[in-house]
Amino acid sequence: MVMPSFYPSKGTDGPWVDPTIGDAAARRRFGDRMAQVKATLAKQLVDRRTLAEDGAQTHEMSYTRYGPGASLPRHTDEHHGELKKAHSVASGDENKKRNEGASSPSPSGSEAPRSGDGKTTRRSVTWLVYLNDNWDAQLDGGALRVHERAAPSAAPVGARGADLQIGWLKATASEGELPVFLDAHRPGESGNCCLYAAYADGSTRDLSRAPFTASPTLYLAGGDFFARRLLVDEPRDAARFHLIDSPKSAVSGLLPPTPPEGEDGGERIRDVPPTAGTLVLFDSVSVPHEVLPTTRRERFACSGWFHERVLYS
Ligand SMILES: O=C(O)CCC(=O)C(=O)O
Ligand SMILES: [Fe+2]
Repeated sequence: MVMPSFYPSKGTDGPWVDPTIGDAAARRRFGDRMAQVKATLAKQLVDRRTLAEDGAQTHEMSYTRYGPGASLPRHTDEHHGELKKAHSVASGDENKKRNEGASSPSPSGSEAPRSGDGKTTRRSVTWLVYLNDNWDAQLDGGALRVHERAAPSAAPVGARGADLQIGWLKATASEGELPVFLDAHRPGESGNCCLYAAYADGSTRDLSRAPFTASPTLYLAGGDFFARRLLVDEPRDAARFHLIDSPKSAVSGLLPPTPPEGEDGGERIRDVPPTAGTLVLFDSVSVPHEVLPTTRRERFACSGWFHERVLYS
């Protein structure tokens, strides 16, 4: 009973598709509902051209369980292919670091088809449906902490065709906060990468004077400090620039922890208790998030990712 859009995250037929486990009919109804959500988003979101496709590798779905004490560090669920090429951690593998107590495999560290590694789709929209009755946000911990931008974006976020977002230009007195995308197909003498900011009217402005080689500057831990110096040419832009999420490396742990308002002070935290019946949806590229430690109970969720075709492979 495999939905056309479903493929198992771990390459095995788990409870979602094994009719002998639990209430298979209920799972099928749930899967159909989530497929409807995907179809609705495909119509309503801006420039998500291939989200409507319902073929193989277009919808991941799994169960997750966190035991008491488990947590998941800050991460984003999808990254630019250029970031993944040379850096396994930047590919989402930081999710494998889910802390003590979780017994189920991390969906984000799964065998899911990933862009940048020869796969045909990428995560576009992350969804979560929580399953915990009578969850007490104060006593039970385990909130999903979403690191939103405090200011609304002046232009659509996450992806512009083949180019995925990697950062932000903070708002000024005259200009709203702008998403920054990486174009990895710019012909140039010394590289193929160019950063640009996108505006509400669809226009763009380059932040790099000439195309550069992505490696190793994009993978350097040190976050905004290095990114501002190495990636953005104009000092006025550099002062405004902020990476969505710092690259992780061997030295990340030695750097000061990110404050709640983010490295650039431009973030706002939203804590969502994992209460049964709650549906959470967010862009897989542009929204850093984490799971705060659970205290005393097991935490169960259905999680999934609606995929879009990789346009830049
Ligand atoms: O369970 C949650 O609330 C979020 C899990 C998550 O972020 C992930 O698995 O990538
Ligand atoms: Fe995640």
